Amino acid sequence: MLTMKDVIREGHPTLRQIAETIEFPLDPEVKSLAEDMLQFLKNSQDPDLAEKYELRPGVGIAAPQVDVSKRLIAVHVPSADEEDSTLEFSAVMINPKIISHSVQQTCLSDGEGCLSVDREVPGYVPRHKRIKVDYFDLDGKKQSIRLRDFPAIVVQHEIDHLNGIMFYDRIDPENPLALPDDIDVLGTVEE
Ligand SMILES: CC(C)(C)[C@H](NC(=O)Nc1cc(F)cc(F)c1)C(=O)N(CC(=O)NO)CC1CCCC1
Ligand SMILES: [Zn+2]
Repeated sequence: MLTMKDVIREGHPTLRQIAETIEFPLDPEVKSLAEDMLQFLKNSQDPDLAEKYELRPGVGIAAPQVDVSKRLIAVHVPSADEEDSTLEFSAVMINPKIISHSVQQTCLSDGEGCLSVDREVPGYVPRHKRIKVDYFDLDGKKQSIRLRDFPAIVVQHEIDHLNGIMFYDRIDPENPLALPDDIDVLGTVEE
């Protein structure tokens, strides 16, 4: 199983590489890595397993973060409100591509962090509020979905990792807490 020791940290060159497109038919190793990445996120959101294995509660992870420079991400976003325990969004995405996006931007009011960054980096990270993403699933089937708000932020954060981009690259160095006009600030998402 994947744990935090498998996650490379900022400074590791792989985090700044452009990840390779994945070819089909899928190499079995890639398929099992994808499944391990999704399981890592599920484990990290289970209080007992997270404590036992010292996992940070992850909602997304990209293959480069486990030192595999391939265009593969996993996302597992719980529903924002406590009541319904239904999942908001969970997927493994192969060769994900943002096909179109809203002009409107959004950001998290608390800024962002990263499984590969062991420090706080204050500042707003402006991202598209709505995106249309094309990708291939583990069966090699082409998928096309629309996302908005937090799930959209997570997918954009992960796709950035495939292009060697870290969340803090998107913070305005002059004024980290400057808000671009007509940006929709999302409140803190309940853990
Ligand atoms: C960096 C870390 C704090 C671990 C962050 N976790 C997170 O947002 N947890 C969370 C949030 C919820 F709303 C509900 C819940 F159950 C758990 C995360 O996984 N990432 C993913 C990452 O580092 N990918 O490379 C950072 C987020 C910042 C914005 C989007 C993803
Ligand atoms: Zn990250």
